[in-house]
Amino acid sequence: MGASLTEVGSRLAGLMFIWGTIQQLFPYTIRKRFESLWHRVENYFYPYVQITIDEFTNGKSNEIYSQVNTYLGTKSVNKYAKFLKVEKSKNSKSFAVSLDEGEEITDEFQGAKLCWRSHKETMPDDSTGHRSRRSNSVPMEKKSYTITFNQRHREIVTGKYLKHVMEEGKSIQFQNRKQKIYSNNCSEDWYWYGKGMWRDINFEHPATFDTLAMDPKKKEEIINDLVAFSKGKDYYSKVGKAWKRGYLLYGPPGTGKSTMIAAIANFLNYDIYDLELTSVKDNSGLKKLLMETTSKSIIVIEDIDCSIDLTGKRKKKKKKETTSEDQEEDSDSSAEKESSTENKESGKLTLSGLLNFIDGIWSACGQERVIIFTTNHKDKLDPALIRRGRMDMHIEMSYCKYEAFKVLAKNYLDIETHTLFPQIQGLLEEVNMSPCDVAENLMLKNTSGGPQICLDKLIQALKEAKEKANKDSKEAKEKAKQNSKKIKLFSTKLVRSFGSLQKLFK
Ligand SMILES: Nc1ncnc2c1ncn2[C@@H]1O[C@H](COP(=O)(O)OP(=O)(O)OP(=O)(O)O)[C@@H](O)[C@H]1O
Repeated sequence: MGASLTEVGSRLAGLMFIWGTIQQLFPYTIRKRFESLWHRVENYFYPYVQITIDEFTNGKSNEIYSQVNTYLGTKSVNKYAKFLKVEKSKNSKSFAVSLDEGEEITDEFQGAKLCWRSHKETMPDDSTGHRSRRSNSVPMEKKSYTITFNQRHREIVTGKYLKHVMEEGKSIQFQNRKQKIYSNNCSEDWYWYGKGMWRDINFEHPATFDTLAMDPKKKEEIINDLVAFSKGKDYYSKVGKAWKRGYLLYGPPGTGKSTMIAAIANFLNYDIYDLELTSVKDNSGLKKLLMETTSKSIIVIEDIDCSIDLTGKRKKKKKKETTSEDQEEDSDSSAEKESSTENKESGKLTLSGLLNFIDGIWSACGQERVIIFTTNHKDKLDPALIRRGRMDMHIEMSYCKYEAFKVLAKNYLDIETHTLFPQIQGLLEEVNMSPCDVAENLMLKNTSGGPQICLDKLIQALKEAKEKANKDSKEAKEKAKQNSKKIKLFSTKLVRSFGSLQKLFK
């Protein structure tokens, strides 16, 4: 294609010379006729259109260039281009392949053939002999891509193809970027240096849904829900809802709530914003934090029942102010009103502020966002905070059952079956042990021992837990027996003294 373009170029140069002569010799009307004829001739010899995409425009890096670069990287690998460059940026988890200078690559889209070419131009020296340089951040080399195509495909290219290239490039860049975890628990210096309200580090948690030990049906339900959410752009816009979803993870300590968050983040390839409510001064601080979060992210509030007292005040007030049970149930609107009064009074973080954070008008400042609360005590939370629509899915993380144990055995011991499994299954039906404790017993501390030692250790731990549970329940029963005896004795005494009082007054 390059050779034929050179030939066409020299023919065009000849034609241009003729055109220049015509322009000088002939009057306007004749020139007009020649002009239309010229365009036809031009199109006949060179029916191509060229678009240039520069790396920098007006001194700023051009986002489209970088997306094109990424897109062509995938094409060049597929089409075996000869001269490629490999780069790795700080925020990318994999290498990026791109075309070297002067390399060409062809692409096809909806029947249109396109030729991409990479260019590099060194900026000319200025009069003082120094190389021109617009700013420190702009390199002295000017890089660009040109795309050449037949003009009959102009509409396809400008209307659809370039959009397709940018979307593909953006999506590949998103997949390749390093995930981050952000925390709002920053030192004063951090704010002082204007680094924003969130501090980030790379997120490299290995948890996935494959390694998460839980009931397989429940796991599948969660995965399906996440898939539907991530593909739900059109659906959310059709029903007029902000594109976000809330998950409440509840259950005893060590049942995998934090592990589940990591698995969700890895599944969706989202960043995590770990929101520490105790570091938030007031409602407006919470709003600012929200505004600094990006789309495609998970906002997490762990142990929400312990974070701040968002419930106590309101419940006490409600008891004073309301009498009927129905009113007690109707928590939402009154909670917001009461908490907003509280807010005006004290300028603190309130339940109302948090509710606004989750689904107020400002919560729509980013797209594709997941909000997760975790708690060990679901019953302690204000119903308004976790009602469906705010926390769309309530996920119970429970004690380790046999199916979950099998996942842990595969993770930790690399076994899918063993003669000791039935015994363990029986014990797990009788004993409540968290996946965390089960996992601890399955850790191969001495590699020469093999799985048998770990499984024996687990059986021993389960037996001990069973014994303890039996002992505890016996003690509890005994206590209850004693209590009921005491109550009986007290009530007979009360009846007797009531009888003697009656006699006395008679
Ligand atoms: N369901 C699970 N699947 C796989 N590993 C688990 C699971 N639950 C717990 N673990 C293991 O136990 C450790 C502690 O679990 P995790 O921190 O996720 O529990 P948690 O429910 O968040 O606890 P807490 O309520 O105390 O914060 C994890 O590092 C993980 O290795």
